Amino acid sequence: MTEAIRIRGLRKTYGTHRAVDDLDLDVRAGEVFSLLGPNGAGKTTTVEILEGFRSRDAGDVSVLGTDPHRAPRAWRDRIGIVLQSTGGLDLLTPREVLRSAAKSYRRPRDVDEVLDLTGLTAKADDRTVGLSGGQRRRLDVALGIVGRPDLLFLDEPTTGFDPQARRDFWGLIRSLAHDGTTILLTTHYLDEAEHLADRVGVIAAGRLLALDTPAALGGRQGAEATVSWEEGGERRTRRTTTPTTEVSALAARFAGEVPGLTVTRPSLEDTYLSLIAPHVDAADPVAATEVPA
Ligand SMILES: Nc1ncnc2c1ncn2[C@@H]1O[C@H](COP(=O)(O)OP(=O)(O)OP(=O)(O)O)[C@@H](O)[C@H]1O
Repeated sequence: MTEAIRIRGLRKTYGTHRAVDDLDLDVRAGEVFSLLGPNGAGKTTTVEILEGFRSRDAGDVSVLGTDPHRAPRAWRDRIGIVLQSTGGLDLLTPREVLRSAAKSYRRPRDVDEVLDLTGLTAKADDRTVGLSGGQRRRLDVALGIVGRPDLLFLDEPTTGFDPQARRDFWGLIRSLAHDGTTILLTTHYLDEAEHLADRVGVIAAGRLLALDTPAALGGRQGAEATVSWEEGGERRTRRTTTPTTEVSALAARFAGEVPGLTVTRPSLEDTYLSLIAPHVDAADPVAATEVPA
């Protein structure tokens, strides 16, 4: 099987509002796939349908070869889920929480290994009520991976993480992916998608707008670059589709180093924002992207 997830013609309507509108999407086995989209785009609805938690109105969905709506217990064993937040475990320690969760899987990871992977070893025997927001989030992630899933759903996993914790988490995701885990990541952090994802899909109003590698999304590779340098006491810039030619000409003109030379292409965030712009409610521009916590 080359696809871990296969979606064809998926539709979900709440009342008169079509949250997912004829969506086709494949996630390949072993890849890290990031689903991007503004608030209300239909990401959570789609992911919850894939997880078997929400019904659909139409369409075919296969997750690890099974329709999640009719999936047996053994299928759930192969799925790991990190929801936006979990709670209610305040009086237990992370070690107790993980030991108890591990019991419900057939081939769980060793709890000490999970504590180590998620950077929780030092807090393993403290009550979770005393954990910081970022440490609680790590426990959510630990719960998602303790069952050694073949497919891991991560919903905004690094919200509340400090920069070092995010880097550590990215390392963890890469090592899980390296070991063959397929990962479906929803995030509002474009740098996170750029660092982690093999491919990204952008959805808005329940429809797929673009699907590609982060480097190539929305024609980024062929997009105009901005070449900028210092000359005559001021900053000069030129936009061009042939930056190498431009830089060669500058290097020849300056006979060597070009002062303050930079070459920039549109960032993933620039590309994403221009893709979703037509779909964002003009009255609510903030909905286009979440402000990092
Ligand atoms: N249970 C529900 N009942 C009614 N409408 C819903 C329900 N769940 C979601 N919606 C609506 O469906 C649309 C898609 O919501 P969804 O939560 O899937 O978006 P999202 O892309 O995950 O957004 P966010 O980035 O804000 O988490 C939104 O307009 C939302 O208001």
